[in-house]
Amino acid sequence: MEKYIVELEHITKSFPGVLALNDVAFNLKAGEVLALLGENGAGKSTLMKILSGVYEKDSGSIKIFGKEIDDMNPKKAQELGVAIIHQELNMCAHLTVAQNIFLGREKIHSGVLAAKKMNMEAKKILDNLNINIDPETIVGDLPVSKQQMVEIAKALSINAKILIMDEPTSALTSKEINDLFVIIKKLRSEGCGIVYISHRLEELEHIVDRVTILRDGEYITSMDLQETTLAKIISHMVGREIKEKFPRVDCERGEKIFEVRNLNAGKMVRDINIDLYAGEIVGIAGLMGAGRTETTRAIFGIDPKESGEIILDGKSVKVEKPIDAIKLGIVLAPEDRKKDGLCTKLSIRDNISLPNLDVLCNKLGVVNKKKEKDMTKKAVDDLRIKLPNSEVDAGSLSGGNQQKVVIGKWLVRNSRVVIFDEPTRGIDVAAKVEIYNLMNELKQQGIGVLFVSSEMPEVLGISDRIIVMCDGRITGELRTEEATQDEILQYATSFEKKVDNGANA
Ligand SMILES: Nc1ncnc2c1ncn2[C@@H]1O[C@H](COP(=O)(O)OP(=O)(O)OP(=O)(O)O)[C@@H](O)[C@H]1O
Repeated sequence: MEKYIVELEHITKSFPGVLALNDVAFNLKAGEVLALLGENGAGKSTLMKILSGVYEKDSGSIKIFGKEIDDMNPKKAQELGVAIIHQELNMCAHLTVAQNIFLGREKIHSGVLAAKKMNMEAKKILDNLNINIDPETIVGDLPVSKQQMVEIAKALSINAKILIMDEPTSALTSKEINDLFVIIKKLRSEGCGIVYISHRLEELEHIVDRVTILRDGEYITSMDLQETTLAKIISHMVGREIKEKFPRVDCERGEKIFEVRNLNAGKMVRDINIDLYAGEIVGIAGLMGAGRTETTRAIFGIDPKESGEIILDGKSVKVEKPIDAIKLGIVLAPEDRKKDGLCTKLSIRDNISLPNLDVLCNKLGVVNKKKEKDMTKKAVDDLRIKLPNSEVDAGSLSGGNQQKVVIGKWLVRNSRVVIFDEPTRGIDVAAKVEIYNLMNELKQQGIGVLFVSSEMPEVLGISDRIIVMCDGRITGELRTEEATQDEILQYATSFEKKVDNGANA
């Protein structure tokens, strides 16, 4: 019989109005990488939070290394060797790497902090993982990818034998993903059991041994990756087959809607020129740090522009603040939903109505409740946002459903140009298709769609034209039918301006 290091049985957990997990079973072996899969809101994070003591189960049993644990809490989980790296990183940005690694377990010598000792030990752990980070660096100064590595080091410093990673690659570049995979393989060979949660199904074949699938809070199945196919996995996750991963609609290219002329804003937005026509989707590709997000922020008026012009429907317009952009119908769904896209402590209704108060209020500034209710319902229905009711805090939704709220609030107003920055980050395979369909609908309605994405298949699958950025500049522009991944990558790593003349014809 297989020896499991984790055995969860009959786990049930509800939140007000939601049965998040219903009689779920789960197990994990030593030395395996198990992918925990399911659509947004399926219950993956909740199950792993129960295993790591963050949430208390309503009922069911937890066995770790064969021993039943009834009163699991984060401290106990840590003592048992369970470590979790959450979807949204939980580091103290103002502390150093070593201080974060030893947070709550500081080494003390003669009543004072043994900083030197902690730095040395942190260095040893980082070296052991081939992670090149100085333990005295302030965590907030590190890029997200490196912070992720520090989280792993922290997990290992407690001798984790059961390591849970919730969407670890969503903010990493492909090189960093490879580095992470090397670390995961090393941990696996040392006997660590790893639970890997990801919506990037193409990653599975590189590191995963087995998959467990949840749907709507229920256990569906577990199988060895070797014995199944991606199509089967998706149909178990979604409950149906997904025919087209990148649905495309063909539209005639219409009038020029939007122009960005010679835009400069800080170091990462240099001389940007973009044309956007009705009936097309323009993708902005590039590596992490190429200046794509900064460009969208400058266009939307979050960051000040040094020079340049924005032209909407042939007229030069002033966008100095986001409210100017919103009033003109130029809207942005930002990359970091928790920080910039949502008020997590406000209800979904509030989040949707906040940027639309100009439409919802009468002359006296009083919100028309019926209009507000209809608007919320439309956003929830159009995007199939999974929620108990629209009065719950936006922060209580699963990651993917939060992302849908961010997008939904813009789609209920008459926008002229919609800019999406990494719209499908953390979004499940079926919801991705819904978002692509939405972009296609906007395209058919003659609305300009600009979208930044680090996922090459998505850029190639959905855009009509691709702009490539590198080091704050546009280095290439391609028609999608002629573009290849290699070509995009070449532009993404080149510092010379090369524009395909045919693209703007
Ligand atoms: N703290 C909470 N309060 C209320 N409801 C919650 C809370 N945490 C999770 N839920 C609900 O429980 C359900 C399962 O959410 P969970 O985050 O576990 O899903 P998930 O499978 O991890 O999704 P995703 O892939 O989008 O991260 C969802 O309906 C979610 O809204």
